[in-house]
Amino acid sequence: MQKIFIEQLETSSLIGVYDWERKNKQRLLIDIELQADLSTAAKSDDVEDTLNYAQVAATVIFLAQKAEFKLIEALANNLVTGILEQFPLVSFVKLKLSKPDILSNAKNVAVEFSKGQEV
Ligand SMILES: Nc1nc2c(c(=O)[nH]1)N=C([C@H](O)[C@@H](O)CO)CN2
Repeated sequence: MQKIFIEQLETSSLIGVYDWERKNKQRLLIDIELQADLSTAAKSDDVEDTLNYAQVAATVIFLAQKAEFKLIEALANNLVTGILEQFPLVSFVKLKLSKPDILSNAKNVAVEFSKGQEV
């Protein structure tokens, strides 16, 4: 089993508990670890045989931008579920969702969710 990483993927979403957060989308940064069998692609050198990380990134951006959750927990769970549903080659996904601009006295806040069968 091998891994693909997507780090500090930037997107935005309508996210937050408070009324003032329900007006404008906020910036989010997402780190994703994907476990998949990449051995066929390693031999064939063909993108059709692998997990295309550009497609995963586009899917995550699309899902985040159309979502309207209050909690980052709910959005993170939605994203890991969406990845597993749309990319059957992925056997395990770990995703860290950061909301970096929300606390003036902290560099970042984040949650980490994972789903699937880790090898
Ligand atoms: N565990 C969490 N705590 C909080 C969240 C959250 O999503 N998960 N969100 C908020 C507010 O929306 C925050 O972004 C502004 O204070 C508060 N706590």
